[in-house]
Amino acid sequence: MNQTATVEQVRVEDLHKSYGDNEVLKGVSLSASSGDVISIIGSSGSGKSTWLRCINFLENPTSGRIVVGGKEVGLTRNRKGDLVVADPKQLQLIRTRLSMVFQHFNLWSHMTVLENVIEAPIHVLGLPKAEVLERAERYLERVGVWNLRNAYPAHMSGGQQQRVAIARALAMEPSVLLFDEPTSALDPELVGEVLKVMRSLAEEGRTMLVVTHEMGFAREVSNHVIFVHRGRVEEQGNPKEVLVRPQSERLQQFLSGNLK
Ligand SMILES: Nc1ncnc2c1ncn2[C@@H]1O[C@H](COP(=O)(O)OP(=O)(O)OP(=O)(O)O)[C@@H](O)[C@H]1O
Repeated sequence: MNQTATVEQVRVEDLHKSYGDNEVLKGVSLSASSGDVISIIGSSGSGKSTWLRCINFLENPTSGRIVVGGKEVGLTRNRKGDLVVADPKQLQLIRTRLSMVFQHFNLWSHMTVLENVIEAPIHVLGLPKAEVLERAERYLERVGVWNLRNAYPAHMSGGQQQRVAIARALAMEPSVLLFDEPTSALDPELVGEVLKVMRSLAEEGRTMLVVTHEMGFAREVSNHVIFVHRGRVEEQGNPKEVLVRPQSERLQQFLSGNLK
């Protein structure tokens, strides 16, 4: 992966996740160091989003280990038998370090853009409002929606809303940005503006895990691609190799649009 990156930000080992009898993840692993941009690709229903959501415990894994910022997450079992973070303070730290951008933006509709961005740094991180406002304006400018800071989400395009959601994630100053199919809910003409922001974040060395159907992004921007099939990592590696000369038949089928 990234030659200059030696600090591991997050590691997942042998992660399993079942919903009842449906085993959605069957032992998946990854490691991301500073500056890595990892794209997770695969057919619909292969377990990509579940994997991402297990990494910051929006979903509770059934088994496996997760190491965040060099510290193994202490886990305990809940009544359903899934693993949950034992210490609420560690869960909060994980959510701070791993900030997620969702497919459907998930902005608070009753808040302005600026209010959306400052909410978590003030109430979760407990930072002073003046500092957070300065931070929020900087990141809104960074993603090109500073002029919309007093607007409400309903009055904005999907591309603008997603860029606000990216600014909101950046305002937590996380060590890793998690993107869960960030362009899938957008009209085709709006996809480019969000990909452009993501590309520039990658270029400035941010660590990113990206579940995506955008093969151009996976090929050109990421330094590692993971192909998931039915809850297993089928093939992974350098995007130029994995996407241009796929070894497995399933990945070849997926890339040619023929994988069922
Ligand atoms: N909360 C849930 N309860 C039960 N089953 C779930 C839940 N979330 C996901 N699943 C199932 O897990 C499987 C994997 O879903 P997941 O959303 O992770 O796939 P995906 O690869 O991200 O697909 P897509 O590209 O369509 O988003 C699917 O069969 C889905 O129905």
